[in-house]
Amino acid sequence: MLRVGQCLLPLSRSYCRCVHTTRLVKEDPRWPGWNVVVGIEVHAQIKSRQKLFSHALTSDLSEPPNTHVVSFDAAFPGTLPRLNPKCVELGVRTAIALNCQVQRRSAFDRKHYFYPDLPSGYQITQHYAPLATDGTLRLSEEDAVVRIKQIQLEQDTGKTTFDPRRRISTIDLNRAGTGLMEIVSEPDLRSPEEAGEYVRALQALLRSVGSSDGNMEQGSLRCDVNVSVNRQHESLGTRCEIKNLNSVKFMMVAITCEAFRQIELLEKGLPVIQETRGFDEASAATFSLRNKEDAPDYRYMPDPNLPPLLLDQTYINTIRQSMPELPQETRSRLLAQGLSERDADVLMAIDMGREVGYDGVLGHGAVAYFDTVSRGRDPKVVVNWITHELLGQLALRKETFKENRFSTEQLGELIDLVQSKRITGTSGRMLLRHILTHGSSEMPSKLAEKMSLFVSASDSTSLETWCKEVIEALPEEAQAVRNGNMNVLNKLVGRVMKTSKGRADAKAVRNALQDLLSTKM
Ligand SMILES: Nc1ncnc2c1ncn2[C@@H]1O[C@H](COP(=O)(O)OP(=O)(O)OP(=O)(O)O)[C@@H](O)[C@H]1O
Ligand SMILES: [Mg+2]
Ligand SMILES: [Mg+2]
Repeated sequence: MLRVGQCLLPLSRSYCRCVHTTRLVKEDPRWPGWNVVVGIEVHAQIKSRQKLFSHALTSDLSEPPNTHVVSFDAAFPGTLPRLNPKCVELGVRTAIALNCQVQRRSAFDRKHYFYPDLPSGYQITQHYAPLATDGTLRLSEEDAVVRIKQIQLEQDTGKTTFDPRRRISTIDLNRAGTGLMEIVSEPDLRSPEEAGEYVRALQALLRSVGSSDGNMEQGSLRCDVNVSVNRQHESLGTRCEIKNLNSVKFMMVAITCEAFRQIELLEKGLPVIQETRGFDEASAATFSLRNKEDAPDYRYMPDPNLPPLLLDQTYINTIRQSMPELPQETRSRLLAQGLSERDADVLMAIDMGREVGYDGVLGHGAVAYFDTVSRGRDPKVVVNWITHELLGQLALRKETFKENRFSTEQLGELIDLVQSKRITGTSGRMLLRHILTHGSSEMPSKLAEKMSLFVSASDSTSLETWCKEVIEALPEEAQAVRNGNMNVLNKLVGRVMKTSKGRADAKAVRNALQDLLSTKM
């Protein structure tokens, strides 16, 4: 009996470990003979209106200092915490999205440290009994699965800024007490690039479930990366934790530098000492902040003011049923609809807010736009219009997708007009440019009528007339084409398009001109 019991538990956990460690990690030419191992602690600000334990409103960096603070956030004696249910709900949504076990019972602890921007002298966190455990996040590479150790709810601190001119530090408590989710991965990442991919995948996931903006530059997502190296076939090495990284790019550089530093030490026969390190962007090097000996004694203790957090199964099930489509599901769906990987990635990158200036708000992104327009239409045709024509024109106009005023109704009708050959593709593109330039809310069919863009039966007879006129008007060019100079043909096509005011189809014009010019040869 004992033997069965002993192996049952470890087996179920080591299965996951097998999934990961049996995956073939190619030798990295940057560090032959070595493995680089990374585990990441992500602190994601919870996107709730109010803070984790007080009714103060959360804020962004644009607010004047100390305007979003109530007495609890400033640790006035006698104030008590009251758990914000919205933060719990968003934590549970994140946990479900990461395939975690949501714990029916979790609890809050005090983690003590003494910083001026932490007025109570402790942070309320979930050290001993976190909200969720044992999840997974799959990276795009087939068999790369990162295990999630746990998700815990905790408070953010305030912000201290040193003013060197006045030689004083100022404290802003706007952020103090804002809800955070600490998402801790197992040490399953095997390169700086994988670490980058993990953080990006997590950002996309948090945004899709609406639990965090996940913006590293603005501080709503912060990563501590733990790096160790070991010789192949040896067990994991000693980790160093690098703090305060504020972009995915710098995080990857920091991991690379740290890996080289540790390998150099070990190759010299020196040990790697477990410590917390910082990263200097200018010199691209990590530096020691504190080692194990000066590690603070956090004196963890259960928070006596907060009872355990008990969640019933119905509550968890209700949230499970209301989960939105997750990024990996969206991608698979788009591919199944016949989109190329590139087109799916373009739409999703805009959704994830990777486009500059786009805030990544779910539902206003390119995927939702595509979904609406492609209802009842050929998805491949629709995505072509979005990625090539619409995004192309927006880029020329230096506008982001968020600023796009071309409505889904307008694009849908425009595509129908072109597909049914009532207007030519050239007219369609011209209409798209016209609508964007004038910010027009008029429907394309109305505009096509006003601009006489509808293809009429007589247009095919006109086509020949237009071509003949142009050949007569540009005899030298016509001769050049007859002599085989096909580059000049474009000039003739352009002229016919101009004469036809875009009603002619460019391909048809090209064919007609070639026919006319070759018969006269
Ligand atoms: N050998 C290793 N190499 C790289 N990463 C490791 C290694 N061992 C553990 N890690 C990673 O270190 C992180 C430890 O985070 P955790 O929150 O559990 O503890 P901590 O860093 O000691 O505490 P704190 O939250 O106070 O920083 C995890 O992400 C884990 O995957
Ligand atoms: Mg941690
Ligand atoms: Mg840590």
